[in-house]
Amino acid sequence: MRCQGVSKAFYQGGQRIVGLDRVDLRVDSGELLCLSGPSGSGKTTLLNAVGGLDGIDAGRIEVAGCELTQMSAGALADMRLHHIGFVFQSYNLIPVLSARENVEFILQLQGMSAPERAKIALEVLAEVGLEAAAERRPSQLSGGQQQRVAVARAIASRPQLVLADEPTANLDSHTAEQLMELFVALNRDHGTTFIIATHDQRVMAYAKRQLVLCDGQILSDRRV
Ligand SMILES: Nc1ncnc2c1ncn2[C@@H]1O[C@H](COP(=O)(O)OP(=O)(O)OP(=O)(O)O)[C@@H](O)[C@H]1O
Repeated sequence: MRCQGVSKAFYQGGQRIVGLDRVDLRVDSGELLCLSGPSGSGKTTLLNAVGGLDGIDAGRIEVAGCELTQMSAGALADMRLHHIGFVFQSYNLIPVLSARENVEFILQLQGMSAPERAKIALEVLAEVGLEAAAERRPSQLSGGQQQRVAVARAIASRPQLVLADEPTANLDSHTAEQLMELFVALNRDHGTTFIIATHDQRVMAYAKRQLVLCDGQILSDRRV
């Protein structure tokens, strides 16, 4: 993933708010890095731009060899579906679907046959330690289990890149550590790249590279 001169501003009530200010960033395949910085420093804006969820005003973003700003809406949606996994603070699971169906949903969008997607969903749920809970709905799962379903959904199509926005914000310490251990294992075993926006010291302790943003700019970039 590569950002070159990426800028984005928001306008509210006639006021210009800096989201990102000429960000240059290169993240190699297989890295696990975290983005920290004060509230409003641009972490979510950067994740949304890299994930193709939001447009940018200036600069270039390249993901998996594709230049996002040059892509049509359809091609961008396709790229998100196949190459990028998203994990959010609030899990964003579909309440009326079971854990398995939540994971299958993404695979269905990819056009996979029903038996194949059921098989893959169960494999991925087993990988996150939730095989036994596959038929439960989100309301029947703990917060940590719901976040694991969200991770299973994010990795089901084996994306090269996973973007996680405050994934541990609603988790207790032990569950947060378990989630990070899962990220580390997926990073190690599949070479999946992780970019994790967080305020959480427990998360930062697992990152091999720590980036700090401030006012939409990269303040520091440290490998540990
Ligand atoms: N849709 C929007 N409309 C107006 N301003 C926005 C919008 N989204 C973000 N901003 C502003 O852009 C700046 C960067 O916001 P962003 O959400 O990326 O920060 P953040 O570092 O993720 O913050 P937090 O840690 O609180 O989640 C902030 O000043 C924010 O208020």
